[in-house]
Amino acid sequence: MQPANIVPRDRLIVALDVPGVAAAEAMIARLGDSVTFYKIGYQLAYAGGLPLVRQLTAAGKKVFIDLKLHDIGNTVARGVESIASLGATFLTVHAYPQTMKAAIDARAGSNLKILAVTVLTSYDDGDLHAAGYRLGVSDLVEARARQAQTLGVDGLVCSPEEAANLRRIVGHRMGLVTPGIRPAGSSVGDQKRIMTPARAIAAGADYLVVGRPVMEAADPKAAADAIQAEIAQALG
Ligand SMILES: O=c1ccn([C@@H]2O[C@H](COP(=O)(O)O)[C@@H](O)[C@H]2O)c(=O)[nH]1
Repeated sequence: MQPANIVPRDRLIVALDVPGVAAAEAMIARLGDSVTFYKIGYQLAYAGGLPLVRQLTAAGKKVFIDLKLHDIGNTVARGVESIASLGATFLTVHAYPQTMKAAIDARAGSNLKILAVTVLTSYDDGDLHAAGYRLGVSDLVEARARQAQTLGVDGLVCSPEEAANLRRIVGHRMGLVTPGIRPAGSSVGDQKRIMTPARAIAAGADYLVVGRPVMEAADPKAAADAIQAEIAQALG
């Protein structure tokens, strides 16, 4: 991964969190040239949305498949082999060593980049403790980032709150992909570790993942354009 060479407009990844293919196609048409990079997650993938990967890449867009895989190594590897043939740029797995190793080995020979989800951006320290973890968010994110780097993972999914510290730890070869992006004045929803687009870029995030602030906007194209402008200004 070479984050330094990212085309500025590709830094915005819009999460196509919609109930089906027709809604996704309508949104893609509405967003037009404002968005070059889309994320397909649980909602759309489980509603028959994976064939959109080929459609989008044929139209010159990039795709991030956000399935956050986590299973026994063999099952992760076979899943990654199937996904690698679709032509997406990114695929997520949870940042567990067996899972990351299986995914990295299985994508060998393809252009698919593996991103490890450190700690979900809807979690805070209390949520981790309730789930049985001894470490708080920042320590667990850091430990998982170090493991991911050792295993040769291409990039990390983290909150922009962790971006500056992770950049110091992993350097510039690993991409930092940050959900938890909220333009000023937008609803936080269930996210707990958030930043504005400008602050996320200043903190060192490479890619900003935005769902509801675009998908639920009265004018999604205007919302995406405003985020693109904020990113461009933050990049100077
Ligand atoms: O830690 C994570 C990992 C993935 N996501 C995904 O990003 C989008 C964010 O959507 P918003 O509507 O902007 O909150 C969503 O698809 C999540 O599944 C995340 O939020 N946090």
